[in-house]
Amino acid sequence: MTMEHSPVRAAIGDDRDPASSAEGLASPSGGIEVAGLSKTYRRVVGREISLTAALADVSFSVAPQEFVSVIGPSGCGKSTIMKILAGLLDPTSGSVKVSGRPVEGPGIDRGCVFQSPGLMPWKTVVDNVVLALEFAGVPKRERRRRAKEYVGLVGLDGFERHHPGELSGGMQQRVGIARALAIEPVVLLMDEPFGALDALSRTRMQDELLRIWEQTKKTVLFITHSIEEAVVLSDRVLVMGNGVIAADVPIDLPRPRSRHTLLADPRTLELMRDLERLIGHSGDDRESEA
Ligand SMILES: Nc1ncnc2c1ncn2[C@@H]1O[C@H](COP(=O)(O)OP(=O)(O)OP(=O)(O)O)[C@@H](O)[C@H]1O
Repeated sequence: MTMEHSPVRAAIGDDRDPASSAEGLASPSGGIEVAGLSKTYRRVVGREISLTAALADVSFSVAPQEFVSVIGPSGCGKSTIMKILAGLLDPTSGSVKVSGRPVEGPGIDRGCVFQSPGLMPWKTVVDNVVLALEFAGVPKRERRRRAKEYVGLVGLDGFERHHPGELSGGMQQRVGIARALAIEPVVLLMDEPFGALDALSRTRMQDELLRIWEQTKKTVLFITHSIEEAVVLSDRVLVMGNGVIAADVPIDLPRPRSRHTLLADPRTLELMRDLERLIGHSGDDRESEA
């Protein structure tokens, strides 16, 4: 890994960081601010209009380099927040800012990782990442080198020329993470990235993400249905229910972390029990997978 393109350097705001513009400097690079956010979906069904209030006056902030998870029952509005932050969906009211700038559409200051990595099956691992760099406007001469660097960071050295169909689900998700990191965003938005993985791959990926986060120190907003996953990974957990934030729980566990050590710590179990209780009281009786 070259110093010139080290992810660590990118995370602290180097000259390629789009949030380092004069306007961006007004607020710390990578901070997220969500204020009074509401979203009502409107669907026309025949002659009827159906309205679903997915978010109702949601406010929270995420500090630069903080890892915050959002947990809550199915349908409580988690993905809606993520889509608005990614610039893929307009809110009904309220504001979202990243690095002090209003989100007005997708941008290379935010890297997104979803449950399905959506890789191009006919392209190799490296070429999938190169494609994202091309869309992000990275100069051609730099794309391949940077793609290889991030494929290495997620532990896929030696698999650069494989096609997605030749990889396990966990390895494909690593490519998705490499692709999001390679554009060197200040913020990572992760919507149930490990939701489709088997239990063993999921726990491995949690350890990998802990390692990658320690190395890159991105601001991360992470959606999960798993209480254990939220506690192991996060600095703070937001508990959602019925379109509102019902609780904001600091995770006071030491870093650097490993799952193995954390799960032997009584404080981890205490936090998991607290979250379970809070989710139970979060005002939504729809079934939770947590
Ligand atoms: N495009 C849409 N049109 C109409 N209603 C929608 C749309 N997208 C989501 N909704 C509704 O908005 C509410 C919140 O959905 P959202 O996907 O944000 O929840 P979620 O907490 O992410 O759920 P899950 O955990 O199951 O992914 C749900 O009632 C859902 O049915």
